[in-house]
Amino acid sequence: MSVEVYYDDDADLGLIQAKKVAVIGYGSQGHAHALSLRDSGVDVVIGLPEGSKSRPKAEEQGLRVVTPAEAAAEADVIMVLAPDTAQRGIYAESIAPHLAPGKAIFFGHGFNIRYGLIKPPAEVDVAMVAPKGPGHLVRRQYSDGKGVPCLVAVEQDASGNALALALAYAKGIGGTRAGAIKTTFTEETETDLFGEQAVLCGGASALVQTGFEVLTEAGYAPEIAYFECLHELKLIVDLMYEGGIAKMRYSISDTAEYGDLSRGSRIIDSRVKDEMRKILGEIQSGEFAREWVAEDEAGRPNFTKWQAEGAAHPIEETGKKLRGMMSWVDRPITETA
Ligand SMILES: NC(=O)C1=CN([C@@H]2O[C@H](COP(=O)(O)OP(=O)(O)OC[C@H]3O[C@@H](n4cnc5c(N)ncnc54)[C@H](OP(=O)(O)O)[C@@H]3O)[C@@H](O)[C@H]2O)C=CC1
Ligand SMILES: CC[C@](O)(C(C)=O)C(=O)O
Ligand SMILES: [Mg+2]
Ligand SMILES: [Mg+2]
Repeated sequence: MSVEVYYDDDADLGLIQAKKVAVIGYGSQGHAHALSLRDSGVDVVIGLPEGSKSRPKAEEQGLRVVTPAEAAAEADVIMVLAPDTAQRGIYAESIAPHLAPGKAIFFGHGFNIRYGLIKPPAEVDVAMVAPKGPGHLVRRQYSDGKGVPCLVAVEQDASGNALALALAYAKGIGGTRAGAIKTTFTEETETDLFGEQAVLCGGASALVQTGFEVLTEAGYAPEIAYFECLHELKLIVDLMYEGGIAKMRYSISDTAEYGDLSRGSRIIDSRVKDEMRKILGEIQSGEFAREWVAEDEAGRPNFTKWQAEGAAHPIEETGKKLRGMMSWVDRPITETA
């Protein structure tokens, strides 16, 4: 099935420059969208609760901050970039009362629409601009004149112009420099959750930690295990990013390539593929979403425990020491890029 990919020339920035945009939340995605939209000539207001620890960060960047309800009331386009689990409550309390014909509600990920947690009224546009990358890099790439690809989707087209508005928004954050693919809320949500669980975050973290454990438990130096299993992964993935797996294989030794070709499928074997299919099934059926919402409502007991276990993994201590010796690597996460 072919997809439609939109680039800068396909999007009219003037459409979003003519609107007032409220960005609700000023975290990873929120700061990136708000700062890049502003730099693209868009009128932006930030919605954050009184006492939010993000307020000083946004204000230091010269952005005007009001409450989520005030931002929703004054804006034409309301982009919801608070955590997925908080969005339902923010919507009910602060956004829904201020929706009116001619307004649009935008999302950076389809979770709450796909799983029916938010149901906007028929008279507003409902659209998505979902960058395919972490917010801090969305901002860094925009500032460097580059862009992170985006997925755009329209759930409700009350104005008849929702796709053009979403593309204009994507252009304002640099997305159409790299390409904005038109999709649906369902496809974005399910592929995004699958990617982060099975490959990008869950799969990659477990692969790196397990490789580090096997080497150190066999008596090898943690520093060598760190360079081998984590640091060099970035350099290997950089080549994949630039030219696919083929370019990575072109650059590595024949010995490495033979090991890759003959051993890789013993690591990621049919059992792993079956488990990936199971994970996809849990996403498609809504089982994962129900579990995550319940975990959040219970105060995140497992999330907190697993987060602490991850932070205490020996690879973190080893990495901290080694990265401290490489000034070009130890780059702080910043909301001011
Ligand atoms: N992280 C990423 O790179 C990506 C995220 N997305 C999607 O973007 C959305 C935002 O995620 P992400 O950027 O990670 O979120 P973060 O957790 O980084 O940011 C949370 C922000 O929301 C604020 N916030 C928390 N509660 C409320 C509230 N009740 N009202 C208003 N603001 C609130 C926080 O303020 P405080 O500082 O006070 O806590 C903070 O500014 C999600 O839908 C996510 O799936 C999509 C692509 C990638
Ligand atoms: C890979 C994780 C992500 O989907 C992202 C940065 O794209 C997220 O939800 O943070
Ligand atoms: Mg993602
Ligand atoms: Mg995601």
